[in-house]
Amino acid sequence: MTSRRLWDISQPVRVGIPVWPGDTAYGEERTWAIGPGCPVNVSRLTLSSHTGTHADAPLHYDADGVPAAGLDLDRYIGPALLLHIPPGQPAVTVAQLEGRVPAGTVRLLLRTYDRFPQGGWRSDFTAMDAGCVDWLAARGVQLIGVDAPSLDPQDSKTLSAHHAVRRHGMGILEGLVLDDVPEGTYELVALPLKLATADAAPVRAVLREL
Ligand SMILES: Nc1ccccc1C(=O)C[C@H](N)C(=O)O
Ligand SMILES: [Zn+2]
Ligand SMILES: [Zn+2]
Repeated sequence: MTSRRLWDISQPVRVGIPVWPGDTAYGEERTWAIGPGCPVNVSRLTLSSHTGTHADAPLHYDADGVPAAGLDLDRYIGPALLLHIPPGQPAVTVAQLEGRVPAGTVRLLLRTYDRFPQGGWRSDFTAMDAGCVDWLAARGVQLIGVDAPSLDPQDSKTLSAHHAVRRHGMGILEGLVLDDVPEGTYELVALPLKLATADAAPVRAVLREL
């Protein structure tokens, strides 16, 4: 039985992982260490809810929104279409998607980096126009996944793309690493941690050939 190829599209969460300016740096502290009288290593992890590859919950952009534990898991498992967007654009536009998103596409992943900036924070990431979110919702898309750290520009005060997602009740994955994955349709698995009251949650995201 031939095994279907699996792509790990998650950032390695490590000390020094680039985070949103001003956000919590990732930290790891050994609270128990293997040694005489201690059979285990245990760590204390310090991280932002938006560290690395993660799922936003509506609570992130809506004070009355559901937290991570309330996310509909169906959104994060199932067929997903991956499209490549030419790098260096300020925002993804409908023109770049027209004719490329078959009606009934439920999960859409967009690669906007040529190479994911693992080495340091980049504020010039490709965001998404709110009109693009509306257009995708009209085609039946229920989950938008991006390699960028946000759907809105870093200096956005309106979060227009996030609020378009809210209006349409869509899901969001951010911080995906899509560098080596060809365009196409895959099985996505990217389940958010069941954080009871948090506004986002880390995911281990993978794509598997169908
Ligand atoms: N840490 C932050 C602090 C303030 C404002 C945004 C962030 C973000 O991380 C962006 C987030 N990933 C987003 O969902 O757009
Ligand atoms: Zn986020
Ligand atoms: Zn977001």
